[in-house]
Amino acid sequence: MRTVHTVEEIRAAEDALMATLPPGALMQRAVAGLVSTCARILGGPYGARVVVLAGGGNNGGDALWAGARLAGRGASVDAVLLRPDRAHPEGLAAFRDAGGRVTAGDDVRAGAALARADLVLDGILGIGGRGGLSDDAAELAARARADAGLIIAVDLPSGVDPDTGEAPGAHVVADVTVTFGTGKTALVVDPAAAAAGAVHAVDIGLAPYLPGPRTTVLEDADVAALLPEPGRESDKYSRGVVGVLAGSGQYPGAALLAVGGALRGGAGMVRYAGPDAVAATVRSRWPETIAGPSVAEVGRVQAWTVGSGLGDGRGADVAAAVGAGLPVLVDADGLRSLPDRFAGPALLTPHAGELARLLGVERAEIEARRLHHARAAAGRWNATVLLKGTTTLVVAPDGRVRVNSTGTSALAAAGTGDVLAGLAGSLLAAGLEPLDAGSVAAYVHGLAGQRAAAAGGYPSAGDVLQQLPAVLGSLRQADTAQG
Ligand SMILES: NC(=O)C1=CN([C@@H]2O[C@H](COP(=O)(O)OP(=O)(O)OC[C@H]3O[C@@H](n4cnc5c(N)ncnc54)[C@H](O)[C@@H]3O)[C@@H](O)[C@H]2O)[C@@H](O)CC1
Ligand SMILES: Nc1ncnc2c1ncn2[C@@H]1O[C@H](COP(=O)(O)OP(=O)(O)O)[C@@H](O)[C@H]1O
Ligand SMILES: [K+]
Repeated sequence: MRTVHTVEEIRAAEDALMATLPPGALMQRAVAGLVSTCARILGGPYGARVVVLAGGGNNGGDALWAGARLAGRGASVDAVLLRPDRAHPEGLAAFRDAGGRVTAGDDVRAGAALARADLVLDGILGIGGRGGLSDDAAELAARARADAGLIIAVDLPSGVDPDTGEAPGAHVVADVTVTFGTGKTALVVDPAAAAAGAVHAVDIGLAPYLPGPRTTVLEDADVAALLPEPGRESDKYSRGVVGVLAGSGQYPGAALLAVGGALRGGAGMVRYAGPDAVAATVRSRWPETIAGPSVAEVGRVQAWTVGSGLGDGRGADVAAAVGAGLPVLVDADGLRSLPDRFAGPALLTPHAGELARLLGVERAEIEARRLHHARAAAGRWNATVLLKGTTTLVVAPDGRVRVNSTGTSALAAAGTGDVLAGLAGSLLAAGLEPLDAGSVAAYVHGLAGQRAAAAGGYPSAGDVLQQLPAVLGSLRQADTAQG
C-alpha cells in the first residue's frame, strides 16, 4: 500500500524526526536518494549537463545540494536562482564549492543553459508551494519543458498544490518526481499527478513519525487480501446475491455488462430486475441469472447495483432498491433519483459529467478539483463516491480516500462503467464496505483494461469483462504464494 500524507502531517513528522538527528542530516538523506536516482537515470553523471532551478526554500536547498554532488561526480552544473536573496545558504555554498555556476533567473545565460541541458532539477517549490508559479518561474519551466532533455522534480512538480491535487496556475511538467518520506496528494490525484511523471519514493525514515494515512493507493497484495475468498462451507447465498437494476429497451447491453460484471466479480447469484424483453436478452447470455420484472418482485438480495443504462422513468424502482435498507451502488441514470441522504452503506459511481450535474457545477470545474468535489458529494449524500476518470478516486463520507493506480485509457470505451458497476456490486453483496468494494473493483477493472489492451487492438467493454477471471485469478494466486 502506498501512503499519502498532508503537508501538516509531514511537517510535524519531519520536526519530530529532526529533533533526533544532527542539523541538516534529514536533508542529506533526501539529497542522497535524489542524487542516486539522477545518476541512475543519466546512466552516470560524468559529463552530463545539468541545470538546477532553485527557489528560496528547502526544496531549492535539496536541488542545490544535489547539484553540488552531481558536479562533484563530473557533471557540468548550472544553478538558476529564482530568489537569489533567499537561496538556501548551505546548499548554495556547497554548490559553489563543488564548482557549480550560478545565474539569476532573468539572466540570458539561464536560457542558454536550459537549452543544452540533459537534465533539469526542479527545486523551485516543494511542499511549501501554494498557488502556481510566478511569471519568471513559469517561463523557465516552459523553456525547460520545450528545450531540455529530462526534468526531474524534487519532491513535487513545482506549482501544483500539494494537498489537493489541483494545479491552479502555471507549473512544472516533470518526467520523473523524486519524493521524500511519503506520498503527497498532488502525486496521485489529477490534474497535478499528470505533471509528476513517474514517481520514485525516497525513504528518509519518516514512517514511525507519521499518523495512519487517510489517503492510500492500493497495490496487488492489498487488493488480494480484500477479495472475498469462498470457504469450504460457502453456498450461493453466503457468497452474496446481487440485485441488478440496469439496462432498458434502449440500452439492453448495459444489463448484459452489469450482470456479467457481477457474475465474474464472484457473486453467488445475480437477480436481474427489468422488462421481460431485456431479461430474455440477459438470460440468453447469462442463463444462470434469475429475473423478475421489478425490484419488489425479483426476490431477496444482499446488495443492489442500480442505474447503468436504465434510461428515464425508472425512478420508482431506483427508490425501491435504495430504500431496501441494503448496501446499494448507484450508477449513471440512477444518479438522477438519489434520496436526500443515504441512511445505509452506499456507493455512487459518477463520471465527471454526472458529478457536475449532481452538484450543479461545470464539468471543467469537477476536473480541476476532483478530490474537492468528490468529498463534497460524499458529505452531501452520506455516501462513498467513486469518481471515475484518469485516476479514479474513491472517497468515503468519513474522509478516507483511495486513489486507483491501475487506470488506463483503454477503459475509455462505452460500457466499461457498466462492468465496473456490476463488479463493485458483487463485492458489496459479499460484504465489503463501500470504500473497499469501490477501490477493489476499480483496481481489478483497471488491470482488466490493461490486459485487454495488451491482447491487442482497441478493447471493447466486453473484452474488459472477459479479462476479469484472469485478473482475479492472478491476484489470488499471488496472495496464496505470499500467504
Ligand atoms: N524539513 C526538512 O528537513 C526537509 C525538507 N525537505 C524539502 O523541503 C521542502 C519544503 O521546503 P520549504 O518549507 O522551505 O518550502 P518550499 O521550498 O516548498 O517553498 C519555499 C517558500 O516559497 C514561498 N512560496 C510558496 N508558494 C509560492 C509561489 N507560488 N511562488 C513563489 N513563492 C512561493 C513560501 O514562502 C514557501 O515557504 C520539501 O518539499 C522538501 O523538498 C527535504 O529536504 C526533506 C527534509
Ligand atoms: N482516460 C482514461 N483513463 C483511465 N480510465 C478511464 C479513462 N476514460 C475512462 N476511463 C474509465 O472507463 C470507465 C468508463 O465508465 P463510464 O464513463 O461510466 O462509461 P459507460 O457509461 O459508457 O460505461 C470508468 O471506469 C473510467 O474510470
Ligand atoms: K519541486
